[in-house]
Amino acid sequence: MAEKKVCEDLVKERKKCTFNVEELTRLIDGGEDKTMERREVEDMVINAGGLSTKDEVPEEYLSHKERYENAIRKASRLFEVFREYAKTHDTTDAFSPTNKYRVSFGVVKDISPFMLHMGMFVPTLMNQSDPDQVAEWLPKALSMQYIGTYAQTELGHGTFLRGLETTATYDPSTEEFVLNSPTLTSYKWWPGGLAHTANHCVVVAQLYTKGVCHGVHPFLVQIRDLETHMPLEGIKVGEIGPKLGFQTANNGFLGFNHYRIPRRSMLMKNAQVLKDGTYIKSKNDKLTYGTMVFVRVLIVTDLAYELSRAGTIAVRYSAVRHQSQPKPNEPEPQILDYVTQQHKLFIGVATSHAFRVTGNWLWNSYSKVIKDVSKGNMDQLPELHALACCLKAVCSRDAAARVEEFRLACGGHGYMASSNLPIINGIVTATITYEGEFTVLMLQTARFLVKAWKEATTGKVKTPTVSYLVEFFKNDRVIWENTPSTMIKGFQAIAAGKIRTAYETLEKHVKSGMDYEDAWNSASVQLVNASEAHCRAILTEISWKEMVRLSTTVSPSLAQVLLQLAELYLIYWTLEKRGDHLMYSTITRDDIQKLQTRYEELLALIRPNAIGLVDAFDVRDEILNSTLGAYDGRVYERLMEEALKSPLNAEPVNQSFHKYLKPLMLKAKL
Ligand SMILES: CCCCCCCC/C=C\CCC/C=C/C(=O)SCCNC(=O)CCNC(=O)[C@H](O)C(C)(C)COP(=O)(O)OP(=O)(O)OC[C@H]1O[C@@H](n2cnc3c(N)ncnc32)[C@H](O)[C@@H]1OP(=O)(O)O
Ligand SMILES: Cc1cc2nc3c(=O)[nH]c(=O)nc-3n(C[C@H](O)[C@H](O)[C@H](O)COP(=O)(O)OP(=O)(O)OC[C@H]3O[C@@H](n4cnc5c(N)ncnc54)[C@H](O)[C@@H]3O)c2cc1C
Repeated sequence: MAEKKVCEDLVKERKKCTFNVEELTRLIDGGEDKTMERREVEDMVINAGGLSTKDEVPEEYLSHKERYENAIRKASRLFEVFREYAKTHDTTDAFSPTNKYRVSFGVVKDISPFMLHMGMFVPTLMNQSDPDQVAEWLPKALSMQYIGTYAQTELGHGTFLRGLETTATYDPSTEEFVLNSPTLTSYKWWPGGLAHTANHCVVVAQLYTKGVCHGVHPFLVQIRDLETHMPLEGIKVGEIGPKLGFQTANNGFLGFNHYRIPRRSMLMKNAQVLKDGTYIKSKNDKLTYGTMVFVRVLIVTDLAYELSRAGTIAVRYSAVRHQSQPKPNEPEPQILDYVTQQHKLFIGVATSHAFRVTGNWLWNSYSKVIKDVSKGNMDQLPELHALACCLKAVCSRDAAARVEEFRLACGGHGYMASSNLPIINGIVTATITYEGEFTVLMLQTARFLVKAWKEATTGKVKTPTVSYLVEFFKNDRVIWENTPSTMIKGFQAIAAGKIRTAYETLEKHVKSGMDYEDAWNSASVQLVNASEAHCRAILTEISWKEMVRLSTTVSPSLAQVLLQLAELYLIYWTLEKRGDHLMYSTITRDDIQKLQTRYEELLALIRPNAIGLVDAFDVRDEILNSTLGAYDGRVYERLMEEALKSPLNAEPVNQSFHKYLKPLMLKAKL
């Protein structure tokens, strides 16, 4: 088939670009070799038989059941393709931030029913089992003999893990655990793939041995027969029903009726139960929460990727779309030329870069801390937990806001399923809740910050990410200059100031006679604000420093663009938080106006590179799945092509006319 022509607007835009798009793509991927590898994987998947979505009825027209079956068909075929690839390639990078496997969005548009298998089940087996268990289970999980999920949340409790009700009671006479769901609220509820996909799961349950409860622990549990896939006796399992998004994730419920599993089904890397029922405690009981920390860390770079998909759609569409006539007798401009449109779009693109570099930095910190933990050194665990909590929480909330802004920037067409923005919206919005709900995680970081504040009052802090607190004691009002380093110091002063205020409020409540817990609750709005401010201090500092560092490794033309994006991100947030800066620095109205002017200059500087910047994300059309965002910009043709796929368009008159409309019309005549 002849290549379809690229829309003239995009041809012109691509000529304007001042930097080498391929150079930026390689930087985003982490090097030329990584880009080549990713493209190789994408080619392999896109060209594999049985995976193309091109000629299919769009899945939005399928029934709930058909949609699931279609997702399973594709996810299984995709797994086969990856299995083949793994025979000749190292695929351990699947458990680290990489864009290499995101081609799966080109196969299963929404969330794959296998997501929890690779995202949480396998990592939990790898990191929480003892060496014998790893040797026995991991090959089966990696080969999909065991298809698994992570079953922690219950109908009654998701946040409060110590409140989970599922019990695992050790019976030394048979050397088994008895799993039980004593109440309706103890039913597992939410795990992805649990409903009809998984035959195994990691179940988090309250461990009882010798009549003593030792808190929540993970167990590997078979729930379905490996031959027939029938639920095993004592297991009640099913699907929880339609949701805002995640339509193909196959989220399920699960209950146990005195269901027996062997003693060695408990994941025993950290804590153990001996044959006689003796309990051996973990060095740190929070190690059981390790998989959640791992996923929270990964979510930051995942959000950067989702922003790059949504940004590609909205920016390309904005270059193709023409609307209004500000100057009489002149053609309608591209909507991308409206400065308000640039304001909506470019911060989203800049945020994708800020999250990617911060997410990579967080991943490196995580890897280092986990290495230390494996040697028995837990010192950095609280700081890592505090960082992962606030970054996951703030980045997910920001990303959801940015995706919504991208959708709004596409006007009415952004509301179409075929734009793919609604599905991306559903995927990103879910991250605010899962893997630890926003407020709950912010309050976890606040616990750490309150301790750090107390420490800082003695003139020293042990952890580098809060060292700015000590500076605040020397000078609690930053002397303002409109420079990046002052802006970063400004964010640190805001964080320190808000931590101090929240801490003082907490203390005031305690001194007034409140229990600490009640005082905490009373101060919690301020505590969440303090966590957010701390997170903004981290995001602005790390993203700026990382982008500056990266700019020294590339050509001058690309370096200039990276620095513009980094500065845009800093100024955007300085302006957003101008009220806070006024409280904690000497910034003046004049400084703010100058920053506003600089922000608008940056929008103008970025404008010629808008298409180059999103092209550099290098999200293939097959992965973008969007009528509005394809590389060739054939927006209107695609919208019509997709509309014509509606089953309603298969016949000129729908039968409902004869059944309902005609009788209604006839009655009107009487
Ligand atoms: C954009 C696309 C996204 C793609 C994503 C890629 C990956 C995909 C993979 C999977 C998809 C995921 C699908 C969803 C899965 C799930 O949601 S699984 C379920 C997740 N559930 C949660 O996150 C529950 C949240 N709750 C908790 O974590 C805890 O209960 C708690 C809120 C932390 C409280 O715990 P607890 O009551 O036990 O503790 P506290 O008394 O509050 O605190 C005691 C001290 O312990 C410290 N602590 C707590 N947790 C940790 C930890 N993980 N590590 C280290 N330390 C921890 C806490 O700070 C306290 O310390 P202190 O006393 O010194 O203050
Ligand atoms: C799409 C999706 C996929 C999921 N996948 C899985 C999965 O695969 N496996 C799994 O085990 N779970 C999964 N979950 C469950 C998820 O982890 C929980 O929903 C999440 O941790 C929030 O817990 P919750 O639902 O109990 O919310 P709740 O804790 O009931 O939150 C409700 C409200 O109460 C507030 N709140 C609760 N506690 C406090 C507090 N201490 N202080 C202040 N405010 C508080 C919250 O801020 C929130 O506003 C999934 C959820 C979703 C949405």
